Amino acid sequence: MKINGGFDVAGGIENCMWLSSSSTSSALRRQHFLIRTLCASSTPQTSHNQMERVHCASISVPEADAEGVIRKITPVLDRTRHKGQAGRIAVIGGCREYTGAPYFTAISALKIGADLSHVFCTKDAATVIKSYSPELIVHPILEESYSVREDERETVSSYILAEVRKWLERFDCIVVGPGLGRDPFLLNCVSDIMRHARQLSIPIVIDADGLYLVTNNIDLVRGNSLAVLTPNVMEYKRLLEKVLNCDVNNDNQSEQLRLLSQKIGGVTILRKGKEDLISDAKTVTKVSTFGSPRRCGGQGDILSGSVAVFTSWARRYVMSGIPSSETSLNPLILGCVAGSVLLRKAALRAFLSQKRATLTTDIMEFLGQSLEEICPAE
Ligand SMILES: NC(=O)C1=CN([C@@H]2O[C@H](COP(=O)(O)OP(=O)(O)OC[C@H]3O[C@@H](n4cnc5c(N)ncnc54)[C@H](OP(=O)(O)O)[C@@H]3O)[C@@H](O)[C@H]2O)[C@@H](O)CC1
Ligand SMILES: Nc1ncnc2c1ncn2[C@@H]1O[C@H](COP(=O)(O)OP(=O)(O)OP(=O)(O)O)[C@@H](O)[C@H]1O
Ligand SMILES: [Mg+2]
Repeated sequence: MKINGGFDVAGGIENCMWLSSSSTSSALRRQHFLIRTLCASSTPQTSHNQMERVHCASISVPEADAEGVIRKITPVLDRTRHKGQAGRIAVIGGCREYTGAPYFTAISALKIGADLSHVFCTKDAATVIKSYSPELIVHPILEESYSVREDERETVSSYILAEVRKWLERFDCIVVGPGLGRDPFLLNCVSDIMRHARQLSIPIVIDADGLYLVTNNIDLVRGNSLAVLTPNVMEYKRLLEKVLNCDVNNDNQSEQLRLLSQKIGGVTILRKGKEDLISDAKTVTKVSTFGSPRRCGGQGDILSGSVAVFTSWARRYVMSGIPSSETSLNPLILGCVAGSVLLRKAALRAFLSQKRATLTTDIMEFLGQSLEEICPAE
């Protein structure tokens, strides 16, 4: 049974551990019944009915119990664990223009609790990224067209793939796109890396220029149940145009998101915005915890690193003999929900401290404290 065509009640709300406790109450089910009735009786002709439909579109998406998810999936700091067990993340991104974005993604992964964070970037970007932080393992191996002669391209591209392959299977999740740029030769090499990661069943978060790549070649992710797309407003618009051949429908955002995911074979999509909407074609959920009114660049980069770490933790949680009622949970949705709320909480803390001067680096500094507040280390 679907509410407003957007959320499967039988398979979603009643089995769904990530919903807030109030969402599971019979009162809420009654409310949803009323909403369905309202939606069924509304017609698009009158402005009054249009208002009802807008109301339906936003109220029918259940808010995730995102903090509850974080508490469930975050591993305890067990003294017997060895380096790497809390997560090895890799970022494929960083070129001449953009060095901040891959840094934000990779360092956020460490600040949340991953043990190792790698960056695969172009040679020009590598020294700069290394100089931001000694914590990151930086591989200067990607090449842009300007640095490779036409007759060398095939050899260079095989070399790049071989170098990345040496590492790939060690990663719990890779993030493709932050600061990657849009050079055609570089994007071809990254397509090969993505295909290889898929063969190895490595979860992959696709953001920024990775979304540009995927939007122009949907088959790179179609049907990949281990892929998460994290589009911002413009990236989402481009995806919709390409895949569903339509514009954003503000009257029924959740159903449109669900359809988009379905058309790409159930790939998980986190649509960023005032509210983050998350869907894997079966369910739609949202995170709308208040974050920061500052819209400084780089917050999406923190989010992709954060989703990568939480997704790898959620996969372990889901695979580790949890109660059978929870085994149907999609760990990628859990990862998105957790990443979204943590970024928002950190952004709020940073804003309260820095106000108009808030920068992405300030938000990053509050990731640890915000996680501690939800899920204390000891
Ligand atoms: N410090 C660094 O190194 C950082 C580097 N970054 C890297 O930059 C690369 C390109 O990524 P991107 O996000 O700038 O590209 P894209 O999707 O084309 O958007 C560009 C245009 O979209 C629009 N627009 C955006 N939001 C909108 C909204 N809410 N509502 C309406 N419009 C909106 C807006 O258009 P405008 O307002 O200018 O007309 C904007 O100019 C990528 O590699 C990324 O990782 C970033 O991560 C930041 C930190
Ligand atoms: N209008 C908004 N109000 C509140 N939070 C927002 C708003 N827009 C985006 N966010 C939050 O900020 C985070 C980053 O989203 P944003 O749309 O800025 O990504 P982005 O454009 O990819 O960022 P980046 O500059 O890193 O590329 C998301 O988690 C989202 O929840
Ligand atoms: Mg972005």
